[in-house]
Amino acid sequence: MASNLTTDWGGSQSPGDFLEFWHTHREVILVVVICFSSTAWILYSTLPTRRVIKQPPTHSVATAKLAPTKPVVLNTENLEAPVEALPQDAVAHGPRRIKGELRKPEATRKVSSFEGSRRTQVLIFYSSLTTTTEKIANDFARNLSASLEGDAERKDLFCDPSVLDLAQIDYDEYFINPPKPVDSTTPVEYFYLLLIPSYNIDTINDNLLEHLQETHHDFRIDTAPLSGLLGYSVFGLGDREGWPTEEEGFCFQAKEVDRWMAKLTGRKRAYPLGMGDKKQDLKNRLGEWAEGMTDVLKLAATTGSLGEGVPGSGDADESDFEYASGEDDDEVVVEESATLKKKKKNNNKKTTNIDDVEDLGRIMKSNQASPNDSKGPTPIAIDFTTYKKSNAKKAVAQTVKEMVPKSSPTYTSLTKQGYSIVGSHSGVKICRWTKSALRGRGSCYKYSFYGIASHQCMETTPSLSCSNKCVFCWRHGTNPVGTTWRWVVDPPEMIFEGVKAGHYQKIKMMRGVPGVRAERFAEAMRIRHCALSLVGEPIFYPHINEFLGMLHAERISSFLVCNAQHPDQLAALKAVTQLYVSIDASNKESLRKIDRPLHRDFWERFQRCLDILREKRFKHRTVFRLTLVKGFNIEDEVEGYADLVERGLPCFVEIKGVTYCGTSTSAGAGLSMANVPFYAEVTEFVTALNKKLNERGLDYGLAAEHAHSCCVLIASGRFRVDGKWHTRIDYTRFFELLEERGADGDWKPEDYMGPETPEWATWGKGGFDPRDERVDRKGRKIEVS
Ligand SMILES: Cc1cc2nc3c(=O)[nH]c(=O)nc-3n(C[C@H](O)[C@H](O)[C@H](O)COP(=O)(O)O)c2cc1C
Ligand code: SF4
Repeated sequence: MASNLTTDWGGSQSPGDFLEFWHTHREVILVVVICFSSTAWILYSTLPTRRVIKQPPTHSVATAKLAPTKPVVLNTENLEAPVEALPQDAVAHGPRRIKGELRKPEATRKVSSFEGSRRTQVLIFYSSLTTTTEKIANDFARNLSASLEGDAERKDLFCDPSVLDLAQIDYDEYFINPPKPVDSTTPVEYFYLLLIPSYNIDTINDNLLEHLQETHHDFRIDTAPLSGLLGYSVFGLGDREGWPTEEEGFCFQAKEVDRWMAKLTGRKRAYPLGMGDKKQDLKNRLGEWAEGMTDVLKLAATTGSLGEGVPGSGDADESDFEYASGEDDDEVVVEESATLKKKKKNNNKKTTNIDDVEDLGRIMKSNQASPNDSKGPTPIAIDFTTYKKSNAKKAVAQTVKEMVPKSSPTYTSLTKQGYSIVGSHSGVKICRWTKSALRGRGSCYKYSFYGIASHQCMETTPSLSCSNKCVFCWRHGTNPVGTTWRWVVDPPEMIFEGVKAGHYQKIKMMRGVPGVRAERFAEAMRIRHCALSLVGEPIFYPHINEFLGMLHAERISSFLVCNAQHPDQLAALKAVTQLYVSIDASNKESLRKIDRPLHRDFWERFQRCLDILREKRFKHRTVFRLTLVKGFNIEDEVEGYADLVERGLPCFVEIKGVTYCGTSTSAGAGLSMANVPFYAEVTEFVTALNKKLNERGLDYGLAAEHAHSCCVLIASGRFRVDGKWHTRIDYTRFFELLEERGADGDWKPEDYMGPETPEWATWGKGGFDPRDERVDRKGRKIEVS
């Protein structure tokens, strides 16, 4: 007889009833069971997890070597249970478990208040086999203590730095979460410094790297569990004798540690990776790194922030524009064909070429057509003073206005593109080459040709306004235009200080960027060159000579580019290191089409400028800058360009292909990728031009090239010594001449001619500095052939 079963689904049931119930409700039961188990698993897996095992060494913090100053006191009670407290088999065989809480990314956490008694604890970690790094770490801590002690304003913000030997500590206590301070009433923020010598044999470094990597990949903890740190920085020691380059292993482990720490801290790199060669430059490199790092440390301790540009405290907003805003200072670009097609369609109805004054009016109207449309084109400021008397009155009334007021769309547009606007009419911006050189990825062609170190170059203009609207200029549509100065004039001192501050601020924003090296970063904090060729026309600024004088007084070289539309200002120009004139076409019609000048007498102005340049050629290093645009100014124009060269007799002719820029905001001038010449086409043109010049008995030759920038340099025979080109500049000599003889002084460009052009930069060699790493636009490495 079947026994009756009492079940909790109610009543007395027989097994038959049970089966029947099961068949009827099994789906529901299964769903309930599945839901229950999933919930239980989720709850289990989100409970605070605990890491309990780790590969050796398993010394507790108590055994760590501490600085000979005051030892760091860490509250080991607050730390998780020691390994011994757990069953032995779990330690030996169980899965790796994680201790510590789940942390939200830094960005989502509330920023702590930095008022009150919060303090910063610097922990200096090191590894060392042959004691060099150990000694450095201890000296470093002593010096840091002394430096903080001597800083009355900040000393209360710091605990004494502590030194920790990576062979003695338990990584779990430092590299999963920041340690917890002893005194919970005084919040402490940790700042990690890691001094890492590289070893291509098994050392404690491998354990550390493995630990950092595992922690990052451990799915049970946040990928950036150290984001609670105030910041970190790594310094590597190596030996170039055995490992000459980074590719061959120089400081490779410091690079790795830096990379993993960036991930674990959510990119809290406070200062770029420093690297020193034990046998050569260790002292200098370490000194630079320590100095810069200490400044950042003090800033971070005072403000609780790593400063602009470092994630968690603001971003370098211009990075989005890295490639959108042209390659270099005076780059010219064409826009993406899709955008272009749209614009072309629109332009069928309203051409933007300025053929006469009516066109100007038409453009004004079209720009004003939809005043409420914020996405519409920026209104173009046009000065009519050279056209109609009645408008002259308007201009007088406008003289007190600012060129780029803060409230203007132009200001918004330029700052969005990464410019810092200084005063009311000047701007500064760091170019992509400056960023590239900071990361050891190559300098612009001006390094190959003239020895300009891109990471020490400031790109600026004291006049954001221009008198042309060149079809290929990526800035037009955003920058103001005019034929005469009719705005408030800012004093040169204010502009000079402002642009330097703006430049340095932008360099500092690169501090946390991967790949930036401490050595170049430190060098970049000393401007050596100034490219006066950003948006606008620098010689338009009424105090340009005073501004140049200020640059030179600080031994900053000046490369000034002008548009050949201001002969009076050009004639009055005092000493510059290198003087450029843009030559965008070889004849009047072509120039009108391509530069779209606002001056009616543009061609006469242009020719006068060439004559002035001819006169100046024994005083300044004069340069013609040609930008080749297929379909606009290449075909059948070789002869015409040769005429211009013959007229101006410049020291150099730089020929550059227009550059493609996928997201340019250029106002739609009917250009597309088809207008971008291939390098082979540029070299073909250059060879033809050089031949023409030689046929006319002019002593010019193909001197240098930078294939990456699609740029070639033709030089006058004046810069050829014993059959070798000397296109580079002796900057020191330039400043000596200036100081000896004044800005009107009597000297020739040959007097500050530099050393021989490096072999790799000469014609036929490509022009890429072999010391740099070559990468494509996405940062992928390219083999140099
Ligand atoms: C066995 C051995 C392997 C090394 N491997 C590298 C290496 O791969 N890359 C490098 O840059 N330096 C390498 N070095 C140089 C050391 O990193 C350098 O001497 C460092 O200053 C040593 O620091 P320490 O005295 O604190 O151990 C190596 C040195 C030794 C003895
Ligand atoms: S000269 Fe200076 S501003 Fe111009 S591209 Fe080179 S680094 Fe940039």
